Amino acid sequence: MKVTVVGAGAVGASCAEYIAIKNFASEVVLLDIKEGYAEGKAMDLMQTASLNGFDTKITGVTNDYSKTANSDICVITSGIPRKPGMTREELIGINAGIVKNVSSSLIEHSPNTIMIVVSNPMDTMAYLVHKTTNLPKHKIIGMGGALDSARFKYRLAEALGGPISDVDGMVLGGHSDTGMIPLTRLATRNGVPVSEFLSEERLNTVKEDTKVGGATLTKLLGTSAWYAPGAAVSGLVQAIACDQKKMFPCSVLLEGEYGLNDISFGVPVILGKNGIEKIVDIELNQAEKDNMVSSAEAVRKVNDLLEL
Ligand SMILES: NC(=O)C1=CN([C@@H]2O[C@H](COP(=O)(O)OP(=O)(O)OC[C@H]3O[C@@H](n4cnc5c(N)ncnc54)[C@H](O)[C@@H]3O)[C@@H](O)[C@H]2O)C=CC1
Ligand SMILES: O=C([O-])CC(=O)C(=O)O
Repeated sequence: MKVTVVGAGAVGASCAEYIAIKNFASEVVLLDIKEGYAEGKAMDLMQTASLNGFDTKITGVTNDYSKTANSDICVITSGIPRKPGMTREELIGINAGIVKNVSSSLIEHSPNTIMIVVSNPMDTMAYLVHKTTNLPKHKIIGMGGALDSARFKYRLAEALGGPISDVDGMVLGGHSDTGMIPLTRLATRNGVPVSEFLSEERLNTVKEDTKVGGATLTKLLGTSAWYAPGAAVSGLVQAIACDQKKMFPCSVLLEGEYGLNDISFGVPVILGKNGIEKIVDIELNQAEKDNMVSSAEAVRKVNDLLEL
């Protein structure tokens, strides 16, 4: 199993580290445009191998796509992150060009790859890859909902005063400060609806804290987060590499599911060796459906800015 991660910055390196620590991939190639940077990150990470007990071979390359040839999975994290006060959508001007070039270079050397898009604004970047490459739709996966759901569970556990392992829940919709839809109605603590434990008001606070999860960290860190994003990507990579058939919310091309068409948007999917093996069309209530529609409208407005 060969995995390429483009962008050896904060998220790319964290993702490579978690993939290696989980020890399921034979090879991870880190690629960056900055001279020597990916080589340095790869060497530093390889020097953790004996300490962390992994056998994954991590190599770094400066913009040499021939070294990424025949990757089973490619992850795109290249591009700029936001600064405090910015939205993810403001990154489109620079990141669209980067994602377009990187995805076509990757496919040139790995025509059968499964691609995971991380760069922001992520739903629009995933849509761009659909529109500008010939990869089939089940092989283009935007990572956002897995991270947002992890943040949702963190906030739920905080409100419940219990361990995160007690909690389950999902966030659908666009990966943006206003577009995320944390499904509080379906969230549970060991199978019991969280509404049995938390007031509507407290659940609303959980919801709002979840939606601004990325912005909150960006304000604290001066740039956006990387540990949970890297871990979330590694979870998707592992589900595909190990054919786990696990369910994650991911941004995928919709063709009628949830009443939406021609948009890459966050919905639950089953991930396995073929990439997206199934889009899970769950029954939502009217308020949730309305939120899906307005979140999708906001993503479409950003998609309209793409020069396709
Ligand atoms: N979808 C999600 O849930 C998340 C998305 N992100 C996004 O991921 C992206 C990366 O974030 P960070 O790693 O924090 O940024 P970073 O600045 O630490 O790393 C980005 C790396 O991309 C490299 N790069 C730029 N242009 C390139 C090109 N053409 N080819 C190869 N490498 C190139 C840069 O040299 C840099 O090392 C941002 O757009 C950020 O908004 C971050 C966290 C979560
Ligand atoms: O907040 C950001 O800009 C980065 C990101 O997508 C996240 O951490 O959710």
